[in-house]
Amino acid sequence: MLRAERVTLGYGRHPVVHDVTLDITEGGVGLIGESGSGKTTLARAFLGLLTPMSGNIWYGDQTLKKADMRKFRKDVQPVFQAEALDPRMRIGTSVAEALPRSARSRVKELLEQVGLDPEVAARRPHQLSGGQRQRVVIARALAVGPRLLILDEPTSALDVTVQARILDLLAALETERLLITHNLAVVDRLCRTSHVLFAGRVVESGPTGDLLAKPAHPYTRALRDAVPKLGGAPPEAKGRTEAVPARTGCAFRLRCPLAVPECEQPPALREIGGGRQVACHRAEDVLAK
Ligand SMILES: Nc1ncnc2c1ncn2[C@@H]1O[C@H](COP(=O)(O)OP(=O)(O)OP(=O)(O)O)[C@@H](O)[C@H]1O
Repeated sequence: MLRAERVTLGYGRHPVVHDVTLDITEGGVGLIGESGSGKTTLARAFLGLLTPMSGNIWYGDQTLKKADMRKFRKDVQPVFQAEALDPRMRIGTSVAEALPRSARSRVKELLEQVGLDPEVAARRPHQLSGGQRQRVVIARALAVGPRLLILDEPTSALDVTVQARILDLLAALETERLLITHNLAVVDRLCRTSHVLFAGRVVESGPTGDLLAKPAHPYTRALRDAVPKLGGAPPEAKGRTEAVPARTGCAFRLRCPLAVPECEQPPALREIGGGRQVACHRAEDVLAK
């Protein structure tokens, strides 16, 4: 339904996302990457909130520039962080506001759909737990019956058990999703396909399970290996984790334990079979490890 085609995005004249091509396919799509890698910027472009410096966002067979934005806003809804709820507004009013005028009686039904007792409608956000507030935000996004939800770190502010219940709720929805996170367990649960961003470029894409089980890019591997395991030794930081992205060649090379002189040339994103793509000269060596 949505596709970024060779999209470069930035603020002012400064590009922060470079030449990204990415389809929102069925079964959930994850965008993974560290802080500042450009995930939110890309999500804003998919929501039509940021115009590409070059390239296009396609909505069906039309670019967003030419699309019927009323229809688009009904089809594609963001799920913001729970902090975005108006603190003065009662929950019921907040959800009703997101519904079309003719459907305002559906507040109770929507609250139930996201697993909330309709009685919370009378409360204000501070009288709810973090998990309940996140459910309200999801109810608001579902109000117009969207086909796609764009979720930016929907569970990062929640503790693990509450997080798991919100993930269950999202997994049970029929709505498609683009999910932005630095949490690999979240994409593993909710996204059939994932894209790893580093310094504003896609460095690896593919089926989430395969990509996490056998990363082909050293950055994906570093992300995966940085997840602490219960009862295991604390993860070791490999390479120079503090180094800023290189401005020439492969952006990851200053942090990469496998970097060779060839990495001074920028690697192209290439197919490696199994629906996977990677931008790394050493991908075969990474896979062989
Ligand atoms: N409004 C803005 N004006 C100027 N630069 C911005 C703006 N918003 C983001 N940036 C810059 O764009 C780059 C990408 O930011 P973005 O928020 O997309 O990253 P992110 O991967 O979503 O990070 P995080 O996980 O911390 O939210 C960063 O270098 C950031 O400083």
